[in-house]
Amino acid sequence: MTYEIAFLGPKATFTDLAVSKLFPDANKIPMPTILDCLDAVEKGEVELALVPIENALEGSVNITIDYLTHEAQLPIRGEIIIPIQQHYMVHPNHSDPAFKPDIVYSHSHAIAQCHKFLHRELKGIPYEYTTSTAAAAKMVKENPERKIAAIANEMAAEEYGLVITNHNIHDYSHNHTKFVVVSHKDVAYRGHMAVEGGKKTTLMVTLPADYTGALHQVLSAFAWRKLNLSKIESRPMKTGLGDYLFIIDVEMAMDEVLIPGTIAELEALGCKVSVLGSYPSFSVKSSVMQK
Ligand SMILES: O=C(O)C(=O)C[C@]1(C(=O)O)C=C[C@@H](O)C=C1
Repeated sequence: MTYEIAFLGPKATFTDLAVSKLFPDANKIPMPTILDCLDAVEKGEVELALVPIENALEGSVNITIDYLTHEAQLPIRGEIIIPIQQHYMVHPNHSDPAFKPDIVYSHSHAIAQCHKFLHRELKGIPYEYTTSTAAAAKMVKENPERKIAAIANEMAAEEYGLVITNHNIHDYSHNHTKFVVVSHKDVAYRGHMAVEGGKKTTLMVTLPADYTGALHQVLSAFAWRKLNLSKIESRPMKTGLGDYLFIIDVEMAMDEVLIPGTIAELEALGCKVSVLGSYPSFSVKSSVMQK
């Protein structure tokens, strides 16, 4: 059975690469924005979406986190972490090493991952954000007369016929992005090219009115049960300055004792708790990314 998966398009974004490693047989549906991907699942137009949620250099993708915590109950069914290699590319008409563009285009996260390169090599040249890295590459392809460049991945350079003049321009070598799979249905992972590294459960916790030691009490409910946390993120509740909710990743699958016990203890403290998902965590090595 084939299923449809929404991803941030056009063809050859990093999200497209992540989808092809986890769902090689899926029918991929490119969307213009991350919100369109999530809406498509929410409205039942596609079964699944795969969207970025965190980058090792730039931090959280807030648009994804805010949607999953404020807009819709869309369960997280899996995560995949892939290495991210950013390259600087131009139209073949401009491949002369002396070429200086008027504008560099890319996704805001990609630009943020390459600030040192832009400051060192292209000082003073403005950059503009596109909806994705592949959208930037496509724009360079479609405008050969304009003096512009893009930051994107190798697959985008191939797809849009561009020349990479500077490879691996991301500021730090350990650049990875985590993507989540969301769906209203259970997801079966078959024939993928990623390695499963264990299970996770993500909880959203809202503290009761601010009082001394509230967060300490929340964390102790996990600590004395020896539940390992791999991430704690705070996001504004959007109800007033200083009101925050916490998104907590526990390094184990939902069970019948420990996580339900933690939730009951937190609720007894006056917290509101929801489970955003309990799911497998996958990763892909650099060597597998080239395939
Ligand atoms: O623009 C892309 O290629 C995307 O898939 C989006 C995105 C992101 O939102 O972080 C994904 C991975 C990289 O970190 C850069 C951009």
